[in-house]
Amino acid sequence: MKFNLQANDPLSKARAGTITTAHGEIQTPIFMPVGTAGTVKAVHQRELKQDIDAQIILGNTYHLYLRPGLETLEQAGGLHQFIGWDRPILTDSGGYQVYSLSKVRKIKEEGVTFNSHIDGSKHLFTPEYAMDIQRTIGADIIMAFDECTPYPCDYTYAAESVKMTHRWLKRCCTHFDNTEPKYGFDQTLFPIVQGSVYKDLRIKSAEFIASMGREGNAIGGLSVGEPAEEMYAMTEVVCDILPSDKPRYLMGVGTPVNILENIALGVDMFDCVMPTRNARNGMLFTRNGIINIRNKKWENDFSALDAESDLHADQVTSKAYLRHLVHSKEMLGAQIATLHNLHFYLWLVKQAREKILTGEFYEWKNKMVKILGNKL
Ligand SMILES: CO[C@@H]1O[C@H](CNc2nc3cc4c(=O)[nH]c(N)nc4cc3[nH]2)[C@@H](O)[C@H]1O
Repeated sequence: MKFNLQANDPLSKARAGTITTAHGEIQTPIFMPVGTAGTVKAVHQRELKQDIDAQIILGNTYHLYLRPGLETLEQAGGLHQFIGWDRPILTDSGGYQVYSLSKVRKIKEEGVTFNSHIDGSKHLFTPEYAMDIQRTIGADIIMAFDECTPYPCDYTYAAESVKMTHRWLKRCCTHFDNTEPKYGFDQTLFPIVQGSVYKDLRIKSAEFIASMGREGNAIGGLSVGEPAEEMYAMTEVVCDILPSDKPRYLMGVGTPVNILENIALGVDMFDCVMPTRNARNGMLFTRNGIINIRNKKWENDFSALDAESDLHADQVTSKAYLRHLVHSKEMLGAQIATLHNLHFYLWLVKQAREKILTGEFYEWKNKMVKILGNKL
């Protein structure tokens, strides 16, 4: 994997670059639609490529391991082949999902034992096994097996957890570097900075992660319920330590405003379930603010979702029609709302990239941040 920087914003730490992977290029800053179990819910691969120009999507080790399972994925020739997506894929390592999804789990030095949220079966994820699973899935970028510390958590717990995440990281790197890709194309391992909301722990973790010299670095343990100001403070501390010639990926972030503020702090890659999950509930992100399409005020508003958008669905779908679809829990409602939100998120990061290239990002960002949170 290669990363080359094209521009740094003069008034912030925002930067524009290009990541080159075995499955193509990624222009940063970038948003990565979440496709947990091999599908970005309610959106077809063709739409992802042609309608919203998604450059990279996410898959998830925990979900894909449980269903469809490693045997099917291996026989398919990996996740790209299985789902028919020939652009880059990034997979999260499972640590977070075990902590957020499975009821019963035990974290020990060896790894994490958990019961499947699907059928209750018992499993053990170790750092080594998380690498093997991601080799079998075949994502271009894979994540280290870490512990995403819950929020809030006390300093002692966070300090111990960071040390274990660092020990697990060494095991991930050793195992990953001693195994080969399964499908003939290179994969890249990103380590993950932890440290909860404690500045000294974040500094220690960022310095250790940077010392590993990997091709990209991630920031974890955020977007777990902490106030936005805490998120920004930790991101700033970590971005100032992580090497500037490697992509920085802030996991699980966030709202449109979170994304713009973190781009200004030096983050290049984002993923979040909000545009997809909240779409299914009728929450639409737009360039003028947020629409709750279920609100009665849209019942007889026959204006287009967004007449200025280059997304066909935005031009031909009225607010009243989408309200009817979402209100009646019609599948088409989820499809149009999801496509709209993902198109908006990708439009937003593409605008940010263009403004960084022309040196106008800082002013544009401050203007947008005032608008994007408005309730319409
Ligand atoms: C804002 O949306 C809510 O918040 C969640 C996203 N927030 C989030 N923080 C994360 C942290 C980590 C981490 O430290 N390590 C690894 N390996 N993966 C991670 C994945 C993460 N996702 C959504 O699920 C949603 O509930």
